[in-house]
Amino acid sequence: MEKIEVRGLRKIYGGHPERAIALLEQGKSKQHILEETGCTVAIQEASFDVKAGEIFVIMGLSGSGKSTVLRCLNRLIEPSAGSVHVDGVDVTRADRAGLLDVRRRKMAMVFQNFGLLPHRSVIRNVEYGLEMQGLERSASRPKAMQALELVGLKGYEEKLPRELSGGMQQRVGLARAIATDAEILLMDEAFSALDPLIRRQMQDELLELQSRMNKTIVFITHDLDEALKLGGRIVIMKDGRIAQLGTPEEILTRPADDYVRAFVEHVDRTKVLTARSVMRRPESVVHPKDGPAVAVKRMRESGTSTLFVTSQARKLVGLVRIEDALKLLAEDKHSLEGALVTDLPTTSPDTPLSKLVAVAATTQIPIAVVAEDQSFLGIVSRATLLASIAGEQS
Ligand SMILES: Nc1ncnc2c1ncn2[C@@H]1O[C@H](COP(=O)(O)OP(=O)(O)OP(=O)(O)O)[C@@H](O)[C@H]1O
Repeated sequence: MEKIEVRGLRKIYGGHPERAIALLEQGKSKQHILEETGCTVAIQEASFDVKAGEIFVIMGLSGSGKSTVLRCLNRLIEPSAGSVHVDGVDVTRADRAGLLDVRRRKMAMVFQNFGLLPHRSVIRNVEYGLEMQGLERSASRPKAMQALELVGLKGYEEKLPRELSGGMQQRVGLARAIATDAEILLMDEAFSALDPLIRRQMQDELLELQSRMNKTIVFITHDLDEALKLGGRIVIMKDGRIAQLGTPEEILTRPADDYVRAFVEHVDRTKVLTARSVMRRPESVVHPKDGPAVAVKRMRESGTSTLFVTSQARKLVGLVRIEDALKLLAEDKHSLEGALVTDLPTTSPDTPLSKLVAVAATTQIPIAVVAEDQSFLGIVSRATLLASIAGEQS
C-alpha cells in the first residue's frame, strides 16, 4: 500500500460537471467542453501513487492543474470524480469529522505566500496548527520550539512575521507544518515567492531536513530546475493530464513525448544525470584466475584493448591491458597477477556527470562505477559521457 493513491481523479469547474465528463469520455478537448458547457476542465484524468518518504513533485505550466490536484488530496477542492486514498483510507468518502482529522493530523500544507497570521508572533504562528489539533499551550510550546530550531529560527520566537525576511517567513510556514507531526507535507509553490539565491538555499535546506525527517512530501512547482533538484519522482502535467511520471533521470533521458522533450531541452543535464544513468555494462570481464589466454581471447572477441578484472563476487579487482596480457602469454605465465593495474579511476553511481567530466579528463581508460562495497556496476567511457552531455538519447 502506498502512502497516497490517486485514481481517476477529475475536476471540472462550473455548473454541469456531468455533461463535461460525458464529453471528456467522448474524447472532446478542454476548449470544446468550455464552449459547449461553460465548464473548465482543470483535471482531465490523473492517477498516481506517492510513496512514503519520497519528495513527489507535481510540475507544469500555469493552468496545467497542479494546484487543483494538490487541493484534491486534502479536499480543499472537491474532486468531480475519482478517489484519493491516504494510508488506505478513501479521503473522498470521508465525512466532515474524518476529513478534519486528515487535514489536521495527516497532512500539513505550506503555501507560496507563507500563510502566516500577521499579528501573531513567530512562535504563536507555529503553535497555530497545534491549536487546531486541540493541543494545550503547555504541550504545544515545546513542539513549536523544536520545529523552529529544526528550521534554524531559534531566537526569533517573539518576532512578528513582518520583521523577518521572505526566506525566514517561509521557514516559519515550514516549521508550522512540521510541528503538527503530520506525515505528509503538501507544499504549494512554497519557494516561488523567494529571491533566486534564497530559493536555492531553501531547496538545499528542505533536502537536508527531509533526510532527517523522512516525511512524505508533495511539492508543486512550475520551475523545472526546482523539480529536478527536489523530486525523487516528478509528474509533468499538461492541460490537466499527466504527460509523464518518472525520476528526474528518466524524464531527461526518456521524455515521454514532444511536449516533455521540449520542456527538458535546455536543462543542464550534467547536474541531474549521474554515473548510474549513463553507465554501461562492460561487454565482458575476467576473473584473476582465468589467466592471460582467456583475457586476450575476451578482448579480441569484444574488440577492446582493456578488460576489467573482477572477483567471483563481482568486486572490482583491477584492469588488464592487451599488450600486458600478450606479454604474459609470451612468457608462458598462467596468472594475470603481473599485469594487473589496480590504481583505476572509479566513481560512485550517484556522482553527477559534471564531476565525472573532471575525472574523465585525467584518464584514457573508462571510469569504473563501483558500489560502496566495491561491487563492479558498470563503466562510463569518455564517448558515452560526451554523448550523454550532448543529450543523445539511449
Ligand atoms: N475556482 C476555479 N473556478 C474555475 N476555474 C478554475 C478555478 N480554479 C482553477 N481553475 C481553472 O482550472 C485550471 C487549472 O488551474 P490550477 O490552478 O489547478 O492550475 P495550476 O497548474 O496550479 O496553475 P498556477 O500555477 O497558475 O496556479 C485552469 O484552467 C484554471 O483557470
